[in-house]
Amino acid sequence: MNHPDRMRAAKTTPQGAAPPRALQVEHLRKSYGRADSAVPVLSDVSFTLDFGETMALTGESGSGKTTLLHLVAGLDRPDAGQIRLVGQDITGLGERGLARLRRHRLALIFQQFNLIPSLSVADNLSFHARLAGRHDPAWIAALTARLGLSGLGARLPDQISGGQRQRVAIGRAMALRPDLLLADEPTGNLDEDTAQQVIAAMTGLVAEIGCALLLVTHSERIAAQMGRRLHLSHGRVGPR
Ligand SMILES: Nc1ncnc2c1ncn2[C@@H]1O[C@H](COP(=O)(O)OP(=O)(O)OP(=O)(O)O)[C@@H](O)[C@H]1O
Repeated sequence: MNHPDRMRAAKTTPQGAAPPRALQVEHLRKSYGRADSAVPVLSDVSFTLDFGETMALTGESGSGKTTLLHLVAGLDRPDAGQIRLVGQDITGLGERGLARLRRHRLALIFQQFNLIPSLSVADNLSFHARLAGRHDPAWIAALTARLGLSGLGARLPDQISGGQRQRVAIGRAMALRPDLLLADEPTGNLDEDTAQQVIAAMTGLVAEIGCALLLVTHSERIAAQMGRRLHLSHGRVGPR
């Protein structure tokens, strides 16, 4: 949903009914392994995220941050609980429904950038939008300029810096104007200054598009720049 669509959706919501949240997670549970030897990772996790909000997901190594992100992205399935994306419960969707959702509503950014090595910067930027049938050349051009990637379009990913690679990944994600952006340690491979530039680019675009951002980080400095924080501890949302 783009910004004007969201405004329309809010206006057409029946009087008195609250417009849907970007993300609503209720009583989520997830264990790994077989029933007799299952290791619980998430015991009872609930939270909401509104459009335009940014949230840091923190917690010790192994506390379940990536697990939670993958559940929200529909890349894995919970044992119990609900995940509503713009009001739609995704936990009951089949593979095709989940793939459609990932293509149209969600965007993911990873620590390892995950660009396609054989494609140019320009083709990487437009790749997901083309797949989704939502290629908008004017928006891609604006993103390219905003992300400081002008003049790099013909290069391959291994011909640009790590910070530039992550900015390509941000552009590729934002080309879709997602409702929810999920980022797993997006600056984990970058030095502090470059990390700051990447975070500034990401949060600027999140504010412009009006989507929600859930960002896994080990960095206190970056967590402090998000509007809210969700700290995972012993399978639950807990105090730091
Ligand atoms: N596919 C899997 N099979 C079995 N156990 C798993 C699987 N994936 C994750 N785990 C376990 O679940 C727990 C949570 O892992 P997860 O990757 O979500 O943690 P994390 O908070 O993201 O950690 P880190 O900060 O180190 O990246 C860990 O104990 C991990 O070993």
